[in-house]
Amino acid sequence: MTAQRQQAVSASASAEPAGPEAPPAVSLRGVVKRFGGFTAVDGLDLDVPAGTCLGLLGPNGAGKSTTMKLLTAQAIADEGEITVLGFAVPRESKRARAAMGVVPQQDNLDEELTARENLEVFAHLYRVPRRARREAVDDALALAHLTGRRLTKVDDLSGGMRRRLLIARGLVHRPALVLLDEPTVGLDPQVRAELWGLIDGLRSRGTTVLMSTHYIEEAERLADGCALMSHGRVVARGGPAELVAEHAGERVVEHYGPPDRLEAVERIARAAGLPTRRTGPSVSVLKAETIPPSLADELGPDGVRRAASLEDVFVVLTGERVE
Ligand SMILES: Nc1ncnc2c1ncn2[C@@H]1O[C@H](COP(=O)(O)OP(=O)(O)OP(=O)(O)O)[C@@H](O)[C@H]1O
Repeated sequence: MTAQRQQAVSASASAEPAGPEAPPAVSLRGVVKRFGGFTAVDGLDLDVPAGTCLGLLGPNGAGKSTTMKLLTAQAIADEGEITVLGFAVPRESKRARAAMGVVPQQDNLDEELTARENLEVFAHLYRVPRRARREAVDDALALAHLTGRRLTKVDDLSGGMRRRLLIARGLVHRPALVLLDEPTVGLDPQVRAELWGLIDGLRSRGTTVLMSTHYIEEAERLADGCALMSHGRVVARGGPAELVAEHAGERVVEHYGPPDRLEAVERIARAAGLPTRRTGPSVSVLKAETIPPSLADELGPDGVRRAASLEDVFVVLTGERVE
């Protein structure tokens, strides 16, 4: 293991947050992935600093899952360079995979086995030494709040418990890096909140987390940093609050009315250099705190004020919507 690799692995595995000088846990440079004539990942540059949670945020089809698959070498890039925990992928993907945990979007637990047995199988596959296996499995069960259900067959677990077990399975070998592909997709709000608690707990253990999601709220709550992805590229990168401040400002004013009124609002705002977005029957004017009084008069008094959000940023930068 090179010194850089050693640093990447141990920085993410340690309880202390990694310093800015630590090498990134994941690095992609100019990565391209094509399926036939279609380019799913289009020159992607992305770093995930060790010890942080990065949210890869984008609508369906943005290329998030393909990016995850490139990191595990389930898909092979046509161009570019990928490093995971200091290992070059796909060349050293076997070693990279052994050091990371992968939590897939689809539940592929063994339903005939108990929660505990599912984890034991993976502890074995991940080559956790025999003498350390029991403790590793117990730890993963505790982290996922499943100790009391360890002897329950997967078939008899609730949907939320199965999801927690799936995450626990990806953690059983105490990886320095965990890839979570849409961890809460399709789950009800209560189960989602439970999982958020679990994912948040990973960060306090110093684990690096790369999480794809199309839920804005998920990224806002969990991620230290967000990469907004659209059509296979990262279009903006930063902390959720930073991105909102930079691209949408503090406040937004929503104007409702007939189409010609909305067009007039857009025209006036854009002439003044203010970003706008359409939402069904309204036009939102972003960075509203910078609107001078004369322009506010021109826009009219009918606007509804609200705080700017990451969703505003996404729509303004990509023209697409996420939930
Ligand atoms: N094996 C494949 N063959 C052909 N096209 C593919 C393949 N895998 C993905 N794609 C296409 O690549 C694009 C990006 O897909 P990807 O699954 O990475 O998006 P995503 O951002 O993860 O969205 P979702 O949340 O829907 O999974 C989509 O248009 C998809 O149809």
